[in-house]
Amino acid sequence: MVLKMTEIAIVGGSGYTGGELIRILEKHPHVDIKYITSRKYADVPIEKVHPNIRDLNLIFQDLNPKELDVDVVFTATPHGASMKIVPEILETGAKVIDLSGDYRFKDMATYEKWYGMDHIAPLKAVYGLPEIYREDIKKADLVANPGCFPTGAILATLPLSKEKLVDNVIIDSKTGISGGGVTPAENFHFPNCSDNVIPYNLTSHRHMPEIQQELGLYSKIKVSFTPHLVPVIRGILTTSHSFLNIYDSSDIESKKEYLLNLYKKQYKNEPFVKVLENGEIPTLNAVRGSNFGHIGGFEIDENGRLVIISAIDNLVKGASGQAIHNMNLICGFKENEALESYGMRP
Ligand SMILES: NC(=O)C1=CN([C@@H]2O[C@H](COP(=O)(O)OP(=O)(O)OC[C@H]3O[C@@H](n4cnc5c(N)ncnc54)[C@H](OP(=O)(O)O)[C@@H]3O)[C@@H](O)[C@H]2O)C=CC1
Ligand SMILES: CC(=O)N[C@@H](CCC(=O)OP(=O)(O)O)C(=O)O
Repeated sequence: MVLKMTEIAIVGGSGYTGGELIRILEKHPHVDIKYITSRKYADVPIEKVHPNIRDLNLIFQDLNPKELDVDVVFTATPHGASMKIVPEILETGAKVIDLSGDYRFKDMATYEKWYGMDHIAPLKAVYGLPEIYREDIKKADLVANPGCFPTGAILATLPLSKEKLVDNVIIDSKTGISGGGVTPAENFHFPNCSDNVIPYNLTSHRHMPEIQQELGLYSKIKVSFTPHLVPVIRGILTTSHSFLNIYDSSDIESKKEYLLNLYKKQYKNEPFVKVLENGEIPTLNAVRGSNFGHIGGFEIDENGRLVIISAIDNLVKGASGQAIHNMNLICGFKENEALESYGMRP
C-alpha cells in the first residue's frame, strides 16, 4: 500500500529526457517533483526551457548531489557526468535511476574500451529493462536505464537468442534526431539532416556491446549493429535480420507461426510490449509519445532470412518512460502508472 508521496529529483532536467521525465511524472498520482537541477538554467522557471510544461511553479536549481534529500533521483546526464554524481547521491539514501551508459556494463573493460574513458566509480547496478530484470529492479538501489537502440534491438531479438535459433544477428536501426540530445552537432543542423538519411558509426557504435551483453546471456549469438539518422524528431525503428539455424525451405508458413507464438509467449504479460499479428509491420508514429514498443514482421525470405521489426519512442520507452517504469517497480506502484497513454498519430 502506498502511504506517502514519493519525492523525486531530476538531475540534468534541462535536457530532452529531463523534459520528458517532468512531462510524464507531473501526472503521476504518487510522485512529488521536489528538485529539477540544471547548471546552465539555475533559478529559471522550467517553462522557459520546456515550454510545453506549464503552471507547475518549478524552477531549475543548481544543486550539489548531496543536497538531494528525496526518495528517488533520475540522473538524466551524459555518460562520464553520471559516474561523478551517482555515488554521492546513493550516499544520501536515495534510489538512483541513471539514464546514461555509465552503469550498463557488467564488465568495466568493455565500458572503457567503447566509451573511451576510465570509469572512476564502478558500482553494482541492475540493467533496467523490465522485460528481463523486473524482479531485480524491484530490489535495486541503482538502476542503469538501457540505451535507446539497445531497448528496441533487445526486445526484437531476445526470443531468438533464448531459443538459440540464430548464430548472428544484424541490427539495422533508424533513429530520430532527439536521440542526440540538446547539444547541436553538425549532423543535426537542419539542412544536413532534413531530406536526408545519415548512416554513422557503421561498425563502432557504443550500443553494440550493450546489445551483445544482454543477448549474449542466453546463447553464443553475435551482434552486428549500424545506426542511421533519419529526419524525424523522435522514434527508433529497428530491423533485426538473421538466418535461422533450423532453416530449410519447407513450410515457411509454419515456421513463421512458430516464431510469432514464441514472441507472443515471451511478452504475453508485458504491459508495454505489443506483438503485432497477421503480418502487421510496426511504424514509428504508432508509438511516438508512448511507452509502448511494437514488434512485428516475422517474415522469412527464400534464403531463410528472418526479418523482425521493432518500433519505440527513443525518449519514452528508450529513455524517460522506461526510467519511470523502473521507478514504479522500485516503489511498488502500478507498473503502468502515468504511462498508459497511447502514441500520437499522425
Ligand atoms: N535522447 C535520447 O533519446 C536518449 C538519451 N539517453 C541518455 O540520457 C542522458 C540524457 O540525455 P538527453 O536528455 O538526451 O541529453 P541532453 O544533452 O538533452 O541533456 C543532458 C543535460 O545534462 C546536463 N549536463 C550536461 N553535462 C553535464 C555535466 N557534466 N554535469 C551535470 N549535468 C550535465 C545538461 O544540463 P545543464 O547544462 O543545464 O546543467 C543537459 O541539459 C544521456 O546520458 C543520454 O545519452 C538515453 C536514451 C535515449
Ligand atoms: C541520434 C543520436 O545521435 N543518437 C545517439 C543515441 C545515443 C544515446 O542516447 O545514448 P545512450 O542511450 O547510450 O545514453 C547516438 O547514436 O549516440
